[in-house]
Amino acid sequence: MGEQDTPTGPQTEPGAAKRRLGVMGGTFDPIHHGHLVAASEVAAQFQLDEVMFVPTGEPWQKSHKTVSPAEDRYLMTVIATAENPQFSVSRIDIDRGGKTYTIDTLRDLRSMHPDTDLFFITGADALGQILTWRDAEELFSLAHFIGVTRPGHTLADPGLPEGGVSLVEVPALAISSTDCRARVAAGDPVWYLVPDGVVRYIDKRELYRGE
Ligand SMILES: Nc1ncnc2c1ncn2[C@@H]1O[C@H](COP(=O)(O)OP(=O)(O)OP(=O)(O)O)[C@@H](O)[C@H]1O
Ligand SMILES: O=C(O)c1ccc[n+]([C@@H]2O[C@H](COP(=O)([O-])O)[C@@H](O)[C@H]2O)c1
Repeated sequence: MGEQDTPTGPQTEPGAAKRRLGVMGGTFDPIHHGHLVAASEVAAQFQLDEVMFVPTGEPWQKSHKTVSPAEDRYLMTVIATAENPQFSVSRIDIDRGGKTYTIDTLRDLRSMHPDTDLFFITGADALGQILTWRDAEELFSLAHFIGVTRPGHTLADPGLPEGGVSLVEVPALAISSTDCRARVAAGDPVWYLVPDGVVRYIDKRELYRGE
């Protein structure tokens, strides 16, 4: 368990407002400003105390793609979020091993943070896939889901439980990790699409060059 996975505050006094923890899962290969703006906007709109970024271990629905080593994706996520006191990064999905299922992420976080309300943040594309996730029907009993707008995708919640999902408009950034990887491979800049430290990390580790 990483240092940042320790419980984030004292137990809630009876009658006191519960802590509100946002959870943003992703492959983050690499993390980009679309992720960061979405998390920041949801934190403000939902009065979250913290947003925890949770890089996937093995993203099973991306098994047909080449995914960078988990440690590289984790470190880029740490670099990108380090300056924001409201943001943290968890290793739980990486350290659990095996394929990553959000049902496990949320069960683990609920037991680590019992007096906390969980808000799972997803882009419109991921929200549209949620019924294909493992134990999809149980997910909504563990966290409130927040679907955010993303250019090129329609934000909707058909088939999802009433009251289980909020749909939120966030500033539109037409950035994807796929496009960032393709730009690096082509020798094009990714400055200002990803945080500066992530540009330097990609360069230092020579990520995406051969793709
Ligand atoms: N530009 C964006 N605006 C809003 N949400 C986003 C944006 N990019 C990613 N997300 C959301 O962030 C979460 C993690 O995304 P992920 O790490 O897969 O990035 P990605 O850009 O979609 O990657 P890839 O292009 O490799 O599929 C998902 O819920 C996704 O919908
Ligand atoms: O639980 C599942 O079966 C499941 C299937 C696909 C994706 N997810 C989660 O959705 C989040 C975004 O995933 P991705 O692959 O779009 O980066 C991340 O937290 C994944 O673990 C979860």
